Amino acid sequence: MAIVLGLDLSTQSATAVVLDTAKGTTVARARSAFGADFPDRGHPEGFLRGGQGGEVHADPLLWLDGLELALDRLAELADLSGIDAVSVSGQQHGSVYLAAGYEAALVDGSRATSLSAKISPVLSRRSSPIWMDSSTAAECAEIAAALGGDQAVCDLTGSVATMRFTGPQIRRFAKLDPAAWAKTERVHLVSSFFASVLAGKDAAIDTGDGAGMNLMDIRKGDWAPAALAATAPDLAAKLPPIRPGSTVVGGISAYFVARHGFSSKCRVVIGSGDNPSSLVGMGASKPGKVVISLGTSDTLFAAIEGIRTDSAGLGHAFGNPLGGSMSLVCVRNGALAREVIRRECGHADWPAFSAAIDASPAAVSAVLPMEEPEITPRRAAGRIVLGAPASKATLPRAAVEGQALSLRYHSRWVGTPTTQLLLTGGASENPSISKIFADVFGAPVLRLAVSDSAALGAALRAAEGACGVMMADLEPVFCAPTSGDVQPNRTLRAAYDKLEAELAQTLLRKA
Ligand SMILES: Nc1ncnc2c1ncn2[C@@H]1O[C@H](COP(=O)(O)OP(=O)(O)O)[C@@H](O)[C@H]1O
Ligand SMILES: O=C(CO)[C@@H](O)[C@H](O)COP(=O)(O)O
Repeated sequence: MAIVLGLDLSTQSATAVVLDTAKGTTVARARSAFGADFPDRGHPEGFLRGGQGGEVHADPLLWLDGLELALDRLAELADLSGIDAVSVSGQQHGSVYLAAGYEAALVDGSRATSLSAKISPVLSRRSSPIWMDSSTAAECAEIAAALGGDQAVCDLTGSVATMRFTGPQIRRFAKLDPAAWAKTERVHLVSSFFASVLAGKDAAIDTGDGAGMNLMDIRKGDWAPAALAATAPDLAAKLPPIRPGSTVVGGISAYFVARHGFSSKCRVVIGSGDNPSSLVGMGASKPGKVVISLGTSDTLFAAIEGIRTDSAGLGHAFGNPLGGSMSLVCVRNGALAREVIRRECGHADWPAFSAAIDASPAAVSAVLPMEEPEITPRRAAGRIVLGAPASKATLPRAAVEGQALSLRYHSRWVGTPTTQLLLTGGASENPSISKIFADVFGAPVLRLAVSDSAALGAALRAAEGACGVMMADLEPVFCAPTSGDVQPNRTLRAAYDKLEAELAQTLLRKA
């Protein structure tokens, strides 16, 4: 039994959760927000707005500063010297580019310089493309052509060539700035970068996050040489290895011992993506449970038997950090679109937004609030209105119903019957929003007693990977649902079926 730390570096924040697996308790939780805690850095939502041609980048140095702040806050709440093991969850697809000298920067244990000051001189690319980036249509087409078409890429990597995935992003960088690409010695994902920073040496990429690159053979769980060759010159030498999610990198770096008070005996387990980590944190790593995460992105995911891919080319097969695979559907216009609607309708806070939802009739109108170019469905920005037009009064409900309907429609390929939904992410705290998801999916909605499922999943992986604690013993304790689920109103089923049919027709017409 052990004390373990899970860290989640997601789009908007860094979260740290400490668990005591012997007592079955959450010891402490701390968070830093890349926007609110660093107002002078110009990333109010954790990324840079205004990129040209669909570019959306973030600042890896801000992520490092965010990690330090979260750990500082954690150290005020808990004795970090008692932590036996740590692992990381990271927003998926984002990549960090490191030049010669990066290994010395990682191993540098001096507390006199911050992590960001150590890493800044060895960045071969100042900013990191993240999952919202849609600048790589040309590169996706080139990779697909080189590999024999969309279906061939999907069969090989679990997804068609996808604009936010790391392979197309790497190809664009190598084309636009070949000199900087030549200087790049290592490309890390957010999760493997932070595991490397924690361990003070290169960490492998796990099969969960590796699958989000269009570079991994989804069946072998290793790099696909043909995909690497189709992407960029010398790529194989610039990537860390791929390993199972339970792999131990080594001991924690001397920096964290000196600066944050960790024990030098603390072990680091390789990282994974935030959705695969959430799968673990929600206790859904065996097939049968469907999870919806309402974070910056809205995602639906489930562990699956074998490999299943989406013939429409929108959904993905990823590795499951505990072995096997998972399916995933990702909607870009999640939390930030709900915030746009909230502002537009003049609601100062979430309780006011929720009151508007509760005062509006259900299943009358649905709006897909595509404020930014959308990933699923793949469309330019512009709202899709279904059923009766929504007024300012009814728009909050219509927008959330539209988001839920879109996830329902676009996840039909997954084939896992939705007899129960597990809800996580920032908006899952909102009972009015949970109720809409229960009604639209016609299934009871459960939340877990411990929130922050991605950080929780990282902590559980650390316990299993480095401390030999069995996941079967951890899940009943840490992944237990809160008492009381949200029951659906099943009389609404026909009305939602009609709205979903209209959505299918609308998308066909616009295709
Ligand atoms: N009560 C609430 N109702 C609806 N949305 C909420 C509520 N509380 C927080 N949020 C949303 O949660 C979002 C952050 O969710 P989170 O899962 O932490 O994001 P990420 O992991 O992508 O950084 C915020 O942008 C905010 O819109
Ligand atoms: O692109 C995807 C999944 O494929 C996103 O889900 C990112 O992983 C970002 O996650 P959040 O910050 O919204 O949790």
